[in-house]
Amino acid sequence: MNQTAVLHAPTDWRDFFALTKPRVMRLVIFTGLCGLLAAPVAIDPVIGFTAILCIAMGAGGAGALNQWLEADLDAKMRRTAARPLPSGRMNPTSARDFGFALSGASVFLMFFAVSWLAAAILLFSIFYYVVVYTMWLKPRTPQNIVIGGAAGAFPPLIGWVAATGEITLMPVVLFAIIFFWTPPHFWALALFVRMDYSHAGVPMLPVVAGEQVTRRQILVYSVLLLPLTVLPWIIGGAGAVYGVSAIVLSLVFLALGFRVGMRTSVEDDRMKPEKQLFAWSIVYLFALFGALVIDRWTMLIMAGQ
Ligand code: HEM
Ligand SMILES: CC(C)=CCC/C(C)=C/CC/C(C)=C/COP(=O)(O)OP(=O)(O)O
Repeated sequence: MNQTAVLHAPTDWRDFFALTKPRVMRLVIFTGLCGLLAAPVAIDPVIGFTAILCIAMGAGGAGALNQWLEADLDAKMRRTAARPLPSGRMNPTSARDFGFALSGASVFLMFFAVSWLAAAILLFSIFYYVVVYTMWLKPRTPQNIVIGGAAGAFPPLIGWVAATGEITLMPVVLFAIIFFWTPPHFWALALFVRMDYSHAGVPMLPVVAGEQVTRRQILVYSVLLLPLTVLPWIIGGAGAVYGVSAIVLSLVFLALGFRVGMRTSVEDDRMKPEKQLFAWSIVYLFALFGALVIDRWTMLIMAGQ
């Protein structure tokens, strides 16, 4: 089939689904759900479900707008070239309209069904990912994912606020955990796909500052994560089930981060430690936030509620 025929073919629903970055967003949604379930209140199940639906729609809509803005960039990288827009399977206008509709509907629904504060933070996180990270920071600075990473740290805060209606220290700590987790998560991956970023001209840290600086930065953030993840236990926002889990999980993170941080890569390097750290970063966040909820349920059972 030639390119014109592809562009005029009706878009498959699977391409719309792919625009929402479902594989990445499942963890975003999970952390939002855990923020909601870890809050010390009993939330109405319908409101809780609606809040998570709104986070999923908002994150998916933001992902679609990110891909609409970056179609040309995605075409230059092997990892992203097969996406619906760079491959020519979808019309950019459809992607743009889908992204705006999904994002708009998520904020609207959150505002009317859940709370104005949760809706405001959701709107801000969509804006932050699409405008501050994608349009402004990503093409300009190697600190793009440190500052821009804040966008992905909002979902547990949104979940918590949807449940309680207020921002306290605990959801701010949950925000900080994801904020400090993002650099080692992303830079581990950036080390083994750096040629992609280099070809596409994106100033990611390994491209601009080199591998060794990136490795040291990964180590710094891996060290910081350990005390930060124990903080919910220290401030009384979570109990020992969470605290012990956080220590064990973060020690494994630190060990893998240390191996990547102290390494000098060699010719024909297959980057196994970096791939392991990236894979662990995902398992880690699922497990850490899962432990927070299990901890709360354990406390409720022990209190006989
Ligand atoms: C600015 C911040 C972030 C950047 C730049 C980033 C970047 C990336 C990239 C480039 C990938 C490869 C995915 C692909 O090719 O589809 C990835 C994978 C992933 N990211 Fe992130 N990430 C960020 C924050 C987050 C956050 C906040 C979460 C969730 C809380 C997250 C969860 C995931 C997951 C689950 C995957 C694995 C997807 C799969 O299984 O294919 N990321 N990330
Ligand atoms: C509620 C809400 C709005 C949440 C947003 C969640 C969020 C910002 C997640 C960030 C994760 C993500 C898709 C990074 C990809 O970076 P990239 O765009 O540089 O990656 P790419 O090269 O794969 O496109």
